[in-house]
Parts: sequence; C-alpha cells; structure tokens
Amino acid sequence: MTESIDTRHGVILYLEDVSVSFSGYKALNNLSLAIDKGELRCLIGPNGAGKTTLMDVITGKTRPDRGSVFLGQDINLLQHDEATIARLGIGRKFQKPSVFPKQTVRDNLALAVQGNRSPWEALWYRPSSVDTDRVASLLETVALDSVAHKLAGGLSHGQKQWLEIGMLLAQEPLLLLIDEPVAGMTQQETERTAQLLQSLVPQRSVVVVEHDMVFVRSIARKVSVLHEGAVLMEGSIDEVQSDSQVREVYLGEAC
Ligand SMILES: Nc1ncnc2c1ncn2[C@@H]1O[C@H](COP(=O)(O)OP(=O)(O)OP(=O)(O)O)[C@@H](O)[C@H]1O
Repeated sequence: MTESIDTRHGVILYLEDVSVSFSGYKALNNLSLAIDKGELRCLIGPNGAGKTTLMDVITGKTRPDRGSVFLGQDINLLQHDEATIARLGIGRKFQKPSVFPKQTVRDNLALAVQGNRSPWEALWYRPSSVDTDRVASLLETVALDSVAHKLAGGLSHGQKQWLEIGMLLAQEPLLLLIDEPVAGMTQQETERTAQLLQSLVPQRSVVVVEHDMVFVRSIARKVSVLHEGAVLMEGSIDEVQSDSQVREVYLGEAC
C-alpha cells in the first residue's frame, strides 16, 4: 500500500489550516506544517502547545474541525480511520513502551513482522526464511542482537524503547511519529537513541516530539516550534534558540 504514496514533490506530509477545538478551546489553531520526504524533524513547544493533538490528527485519532491533512500529494488522511492510516505507512510510537514482556526480543519482532495476521492464522504461523531475515535485520537496526534471546520484560527502559521502534519498523512505515523517545533514559541510552533515529532517515521520514533540547540539538536539522496550537517558527536549533519570541514562550523553561 505504501508504494502508492506520491512524494514526487518531496513532501511526505502536509497539513494546512488545521484547527481542533475542545469545548471551545483551540488546541490547534490554523496550524500548517509540511514534512519533507526523508527528513528528521523535531517538534518542540511548551506544555499544552498542541503537539500531542497534532500527532492525534495525523494518525486519525482526532478529527479536526477544519483544515486539510495529506499524505504525499493526494492521500487525504481525513478520509481514513486510524487503522487505515497505519496501513498507509504512518507509524506512531507513544512515550511509554509497549512490548510483550513474556516473549523474547526476537519473538516480539517476529510477531510484529507477522503483522496483521488474525489470532487463528498466527497460531499456525511458521516464519518463512524471508521473515527470519527481516527479524535479523531489525535486530541489527535497533542494536539488540546480543539480547535477542532475552525476555522483553527484562530489558532496560532504553532497550524496550528500541525494541518498540524495531516493532514499528517491521510494519515498514514511511513516516514515523515518535513521542519523547529519550524521557527516562540514561545518557548512554540517549546517545544510542540519537544514532538510531538518525539511521532511519532518509529511507523514511521521522517526526520526533521532544522536550530535551540537548537531544534535539544532537539529531535535528530543522525544528518546528509549536505555541498555542500553531507553528510559531521553524529553523535550525541555533535559529530557534536565539529567537526572541521563542525565548519568551519558553520563559521559565529550559531552552
Ligand atoms: N481531549 C481533550 N479535551 C480537552 N482539552 C484537551 C484535550 N486534549 C488536549 N486538550 C487541551 O489542548 C491543549 C493542547 O494539548 P496537547 O496535549 O496537544 O499539548 P502538548 O503540546 O502535547 O502538551 P505536553 O507537552 O504537555 O504533552 C491543552 O491545553 C490541553 O489541555
């Protein structure tokens, strides 16, 4: 299904004038945003700026009151439900990792590779050599080869996050939305996560919501700053950090 996304103009995701209200409060307010094919974009903004609502709109969890949301040139995401949007090639990773704790790392990835099999089909499923190769390749991508035999429940917090990223990659998304990937990680885990996310582009596009500015600096070429439901500014992390409006918005927060 993902092959049919038309990215000839270099854009994988396009939102225009999107507004979402909750009981009259505008969580998104005429927000427009374009993500290029193959880019790694960071979304920052103070609490309540609308970052989660934006992710919810892209993935079909929340319907906007107005505006348009396109995947590539011509797939109108507002016409699709969450499951279809996932199948179209948008993967989302929430902050809290959700892996199958009583399965090994390898089996978690194998289950993800099996994808949309029904429980009945999964029961009779035996991995093909292609699937086995894909699991091996995913283990390598997320650098969990050495713990492939371990139960996922026994992994460190960072390893669980990487495993879940691997499980998302099994679905072969073209666009990944990742919410606060380094929250709660050690310094070393944070550095490995930066390497992992950078390795995902340009074959895929990645949007990372993150509060940790040191981490953002280490991965982002372009940063979008959200404030009061709209994009306040976009630029390099240096441009963003030296912008007086952005500083004002973050007054009292680490920037
Ligand atoms: N379901 C909802 N009902 C009512 N208000 C909501 C709902 N979801 C979000 N909001 C409000 O919309 C605004 C934007 O929230 P959102 O969670 O998108 O911000 P955020 O940038 O993700 O914040 P944070 O960094 O704290 O996660 C907030 O004021 C929030 O209280």
